Amino acid sequence: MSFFNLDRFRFQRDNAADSHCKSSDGSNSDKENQRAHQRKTDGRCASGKASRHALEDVSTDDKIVRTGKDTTSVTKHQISKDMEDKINKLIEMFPQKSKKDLFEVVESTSTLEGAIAHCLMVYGDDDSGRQKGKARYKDDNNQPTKRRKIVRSASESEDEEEDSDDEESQEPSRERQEALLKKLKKKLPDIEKEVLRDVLREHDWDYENALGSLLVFSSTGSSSPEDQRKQKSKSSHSRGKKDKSSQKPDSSSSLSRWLTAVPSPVPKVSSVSTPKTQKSAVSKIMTKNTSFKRKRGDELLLNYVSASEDEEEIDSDVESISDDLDSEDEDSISGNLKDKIIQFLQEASLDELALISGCSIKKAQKIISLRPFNTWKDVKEQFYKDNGLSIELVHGCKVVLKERQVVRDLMGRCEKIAQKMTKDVTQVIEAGMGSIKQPKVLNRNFKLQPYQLIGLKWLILLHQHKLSGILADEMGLGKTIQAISFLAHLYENGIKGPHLITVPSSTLDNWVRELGLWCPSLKVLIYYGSVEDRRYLRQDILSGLVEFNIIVSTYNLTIGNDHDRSLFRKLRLKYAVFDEGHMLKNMNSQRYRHLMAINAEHRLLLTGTPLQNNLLELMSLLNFIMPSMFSSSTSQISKMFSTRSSEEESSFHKKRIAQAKLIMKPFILRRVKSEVLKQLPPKVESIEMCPMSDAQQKLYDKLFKRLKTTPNGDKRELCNVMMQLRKMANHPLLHHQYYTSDKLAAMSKAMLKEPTHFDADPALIQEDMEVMSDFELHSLCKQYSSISSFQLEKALLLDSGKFALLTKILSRLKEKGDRVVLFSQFTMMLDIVEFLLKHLDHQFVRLDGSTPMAERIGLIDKYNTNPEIFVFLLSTRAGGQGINLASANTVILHDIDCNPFNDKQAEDRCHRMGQTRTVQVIKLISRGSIEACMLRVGQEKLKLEQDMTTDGDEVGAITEQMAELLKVSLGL
Ligand SMILES: Nc1ncnc2c1ncn2[C@@H]1O[C@H](COP(=O)(O)OP(=O)(O)OP(=O)(O)O)[C@@H](O)[C@H]1O
Repeated sequence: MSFFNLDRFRFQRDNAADSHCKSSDGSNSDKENQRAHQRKTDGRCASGKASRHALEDVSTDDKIVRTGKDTTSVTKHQISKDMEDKINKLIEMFPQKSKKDLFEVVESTSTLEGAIAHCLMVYGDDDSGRQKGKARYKDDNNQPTKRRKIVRSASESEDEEEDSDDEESQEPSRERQEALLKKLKKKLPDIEKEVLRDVLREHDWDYENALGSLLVFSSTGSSSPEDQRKQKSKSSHSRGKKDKSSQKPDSSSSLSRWLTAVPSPVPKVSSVSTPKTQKSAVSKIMTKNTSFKRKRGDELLLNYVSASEDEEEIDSDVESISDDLDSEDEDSISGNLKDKIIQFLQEASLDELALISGCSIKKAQKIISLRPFNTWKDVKEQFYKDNGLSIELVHGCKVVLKERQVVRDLMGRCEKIAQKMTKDVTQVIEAGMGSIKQPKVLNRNFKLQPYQLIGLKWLILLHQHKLSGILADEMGLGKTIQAISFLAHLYENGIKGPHLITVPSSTLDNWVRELGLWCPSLKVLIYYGSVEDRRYLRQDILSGLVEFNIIVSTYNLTIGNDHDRSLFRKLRLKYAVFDEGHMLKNMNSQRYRHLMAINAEHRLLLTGTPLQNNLLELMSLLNFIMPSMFSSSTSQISKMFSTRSSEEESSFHKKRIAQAKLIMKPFILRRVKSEVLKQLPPKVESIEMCPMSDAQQKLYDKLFKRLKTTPNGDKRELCNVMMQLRKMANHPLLHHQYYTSDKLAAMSKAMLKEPTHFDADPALIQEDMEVMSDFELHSLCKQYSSISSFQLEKALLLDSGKFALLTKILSRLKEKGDRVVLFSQFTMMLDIVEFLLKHLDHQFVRLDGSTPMAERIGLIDKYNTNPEIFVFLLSTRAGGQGINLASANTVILHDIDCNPFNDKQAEDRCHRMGQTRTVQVIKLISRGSIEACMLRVGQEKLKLEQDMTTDGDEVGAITEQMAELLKVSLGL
């Protein structure tokens, strides 16, 4: 039991809150279940039974037959062709499920996408870790059979939804955070609290996920021991190579080029020249094509091109491989496959050979040294010889060849789509820009920019081809407005909804306002509120009492609890739009799985930073929007795109980039400001290296010395070290040193004078105080009169190198009439900055994860409209994305993020449409500190466009590299 029931300190109510949550949740669930069940039984029983019966009649084979003849027989049994196609596709993807089950899924969802998403949610699959969902859900309408978590995650916690307002980080209330932290700290007492906080935050405050991640922290996250072993050997290899090669920038992967430029040739792909007339941004994305060798040149159906159709298209030699690939017996490998293997062993690069399971770089080098392999006999002799190679590796080649084939299949399908889209775009361009009209239903006072009209047209084309997409324009180019215009276009054309727009909570009000301003005809329903409010809302929605075209909700509440999730599975949505769609970059996250299950015909992702880290993340986004296209290939894609190249600028690496470009080309539209918003003033970045204050430097050195001698090497410990150094580099009061044990003993005794603590045990009070930082203790002293004399002196509060510089910078900026947005990673740091601003008499407002939703837009408006307010203080997590602060022209990053893309998002709150002045970005870095290392790593990341984040273990990956760096800088 802790003794300070204060907002910012220790907490007492976690157990009580949990038990309350459980009981109220349980009883509500039961009632809701009964009603849902009743509705389901009433509404669907008759037709469901008839259709099920029909299916049982017709499908006794493994698959429902596809031929025209059989289709007739199916039609006779009243299953539509559409339904049959969907079921067949599902059978391909989920062969372990009975047709009956799959039929029910198809029947309860409106689209193939929805059905696949549902299946992925309910059944998972065997290769991407999604089977985690398996045990959790019974079916679409029934309640989950899963156990209730002991500590409920923020996204599941109904009681805290009103408080948990930081969707982008899914942050629950401060109290809840502390309770989760405390619990995690108990499990992992050696890890620094701030590290645990970061890990929890990265896992959306999901205790179990965070714990899991921490426990496997030093592993790669691979599912099988084999994978882990392989990954280990790869990472150790790449570490070995890091200094020489892997950290060098790879120009071919620059983000904007990656998204817009022409793919370089890939194997078995031949280039087709681009029509010279196509010069617009859209054509840049979609025109230049490559095409597979074709056996027949006829245009195939654009949508849902089946694998069997593709197989006809792909070279027969490649085609024939797949049958043989399943054979484990070397003697049974067909001649054709043997030829392929020989060719692979003969021609593959080091990286490609390293893709073979069990093939280390050393072995790959050995294979290369044993070349040439001309005959199967050569292979057998060399692989049996005492060369450290085994015939297992030859079998491994089969798997690699099969994986390549899957990726080629996919590329082939994407290629066809891209060709079709290109044709349409060409027509639009030939007809001239004037042919693209802004929807009449849009507010006539507003005019879309030309590039926005192109974006609108692109969305319309996707829609016409029944495709989903990612609008990835750079931050501030008006993705919101383009999405609204598109929904307005649909409205005008009779598609009036229902649509769902899911957004981070900090942008909810902005969306509602923009919808009202730009298209007042669209009826908007805000799905937000307490558990009780949402229950009424659900009832109204489901019973048709409320009229709407669009529901706007937040990431937390769309999938907040079983009832919310059930609502969005039941609603047959036309479009589901996801703002800040990069939040879906991790296909193994719970959020991803839940949102996948939303029943929408089309999905549209909006993101300014679609490719923050690696190709795999992008594949995650693509899989989200087009599961029918990608979900059967995710494991192969993952493998193809997650391995790092050991040879910089290798042809293998370039090939992969080219392949990824080809795959994503039809589904992503990205324009950058420098291309389309030429009148926007520039953004100028400066890095201010701040010397630490004398006292701070001494403390930092002392800490550094102590940490250096701590016996470690363990990554987890190194992360602790990093966090401790970061805190000291920012402000000494983030640590605990001025409040000595003697002082705390005296304070604990004094606390007994407080009516709230008169019967407490001072030893326990002191125990609680021991884990607080100096600033927390100082704030405590301000709170309780009995210990107010223990408050720290002003000089100590102001004593940091960054504050000294900040004081000067702020006064200079104020004089010039500039306005400032200041970001920090640490909310406690913001508390101390607040103190500085008050001391300097600067007016400010503040927004962080604990700012109530209802107050956010008001704060933003207040700042944007009142020039007297000099500074806007924001936490990078809560205020870093989605909001418009173009009235400020200076961004100060008090402390930088581990992921530079988060900083980029933050900078662009000011650098966006509407900005009239040059935007100055100032990064404060404590000289000679760990922050300088972070900056270096961040710059590498931006250059490489590929950071250490891997799917499922972002924090682990980031910290891994940081830890490496730190190790070097500590001389360990
Ligand atoms: N055609 C237009 N006319 C007037 N204002 C516009 C237009 N397009 C966009 N804006 C304004 O520009 C600002 C940025 O637009 P918006 O928020 O849609 O950008 P975004 O691309 O979604 O940014 P982010 O990625 O940061 O969320 C908004 O204030 C918006 O109202």
